[in-house]
Amino acid sequence: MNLPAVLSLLLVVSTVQAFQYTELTQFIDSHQEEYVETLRDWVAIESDSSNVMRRKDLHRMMDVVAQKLRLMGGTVELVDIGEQELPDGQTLLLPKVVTAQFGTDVNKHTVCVYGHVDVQPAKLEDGWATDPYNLTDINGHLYGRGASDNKAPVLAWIHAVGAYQALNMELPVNVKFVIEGMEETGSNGLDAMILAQRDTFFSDVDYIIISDCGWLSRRPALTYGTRGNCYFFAEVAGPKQDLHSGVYGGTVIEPMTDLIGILDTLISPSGKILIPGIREAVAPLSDEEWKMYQDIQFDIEDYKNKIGVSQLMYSNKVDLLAHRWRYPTVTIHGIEGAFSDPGTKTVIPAKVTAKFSIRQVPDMDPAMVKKQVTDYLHSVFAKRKSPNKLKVTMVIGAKPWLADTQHPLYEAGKIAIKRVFDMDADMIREGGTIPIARTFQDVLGKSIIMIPIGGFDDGMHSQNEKMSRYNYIEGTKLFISYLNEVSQIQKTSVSSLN
Ligand SMILES: C[C@H](N)C(=O)N[C@@H](Cc1c[nH]cn1)C(=O)O
Repeated sequence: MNLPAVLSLLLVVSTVQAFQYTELTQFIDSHQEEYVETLRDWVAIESDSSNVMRRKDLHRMMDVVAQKLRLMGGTVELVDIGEQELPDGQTLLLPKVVTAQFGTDVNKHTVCVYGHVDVQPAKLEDGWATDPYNLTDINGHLYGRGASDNKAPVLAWIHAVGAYQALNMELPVNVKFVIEGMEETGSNGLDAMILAQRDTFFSDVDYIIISDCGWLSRRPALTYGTRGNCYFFAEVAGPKQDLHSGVYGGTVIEPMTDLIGILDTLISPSGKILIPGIREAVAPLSDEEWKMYQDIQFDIEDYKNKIGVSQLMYSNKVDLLAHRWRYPTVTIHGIEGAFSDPGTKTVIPAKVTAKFSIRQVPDMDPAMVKKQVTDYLHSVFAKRKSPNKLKVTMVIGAKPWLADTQHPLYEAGKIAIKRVFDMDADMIREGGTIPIARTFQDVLGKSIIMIPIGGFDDGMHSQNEKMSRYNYIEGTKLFISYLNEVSQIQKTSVSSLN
């Protein structure tokens, strides 16, 4: 073919694509009420993976996801990933993992979209303004547990594929889905499933896409790193049962006093982790990173207002971003066995279990963190010379993840964002954890991109979690556009990067 012929063919192709994009986005706009209704149905299922009483709902949630994908003509499987052992030794069936496939064209790239449909706990009495399981639209914000983390983003990907199908347009790439129901408790059973299916379901996957995080500000973003998480239980057990604090107080060495004492040695008031070895393992902040953080638009006053605090741990942008994304931190989440109901019960709890976690960054390693924390807490406890018993267990050990931002996946993301939002993408990291991200990278050796559509103020894990209609609908358009951009990546140019 001569040059003019090639050019005119390119022109035809690009015109058709531009036309398709417009048709696709019009389709999305005209179906937005239907998308909100589906989100309402999904939010109504209390798929809390941390509450064993809700396991039935979680199983139902996975069935609903599978059925949705089946009705779209996908090749769908509900993969049995076995059982979970509870702290009391009992076992419980894990929710099945949904896998689905759309398209098998060997000449196209194959992307695998990972997401989760389990949620964090939520109760109206926690301080929600609306029922957490009844999606409520207030001024274009869709409030409900799991709306942003991660039900709407999963649905947005499904709607993106559905739009191509409804308009009888060929998908520009083959699309696979892996949707799980245990992300919020550390993705139990998923590592083994990925390993088992490495040479089957995952064998033709070129790239992994994850949309389980949020923007930093009002600007759309691409995420290139997540922190890991080591989650611990520290149990202190003393008397054989709870005791009257007036009758026995002053004579008994109280488990709660021991527990608070050792918890207080984990981190200083200024945020310095006191466990020996943790800070030393952290990769130093490079000049390049410092510059990247310096260039990011981030309004500290806005951030303070959003979370309702008058003072932060650091007062400059680079320190704040670095401590949010790429330094470890300790959080004490709660104490099981402690009296926390309203009222004034006067009791000495017999056994208390603290729950705390350490967000991890490169070059920390969960196995090392487990040893450092366990040894340290036992040594601090020993100094108290208490007759009580301390037991430390690490229940989640998720590694951090970091991507190569020079990979063509990121260039494709920038182009798609520019097209949909007419803005340049923020290049950000995520302080939270996607436990399975490192497994995709290490076990499958595949490149990953994270494309968030959650808003900066969605309140994931918090009261009044929401997803804005704008992010849900424009996010769906972003995914449509992104699939098209990925199809333009030259297969040969990335084989060495994968
Ligand atoms: C970032 C993601 N949306 C998320 O919130 N992930 C959870 C995962 C987790 C960590 N430990 C246990 N589960 C999180 O970061 O808390």
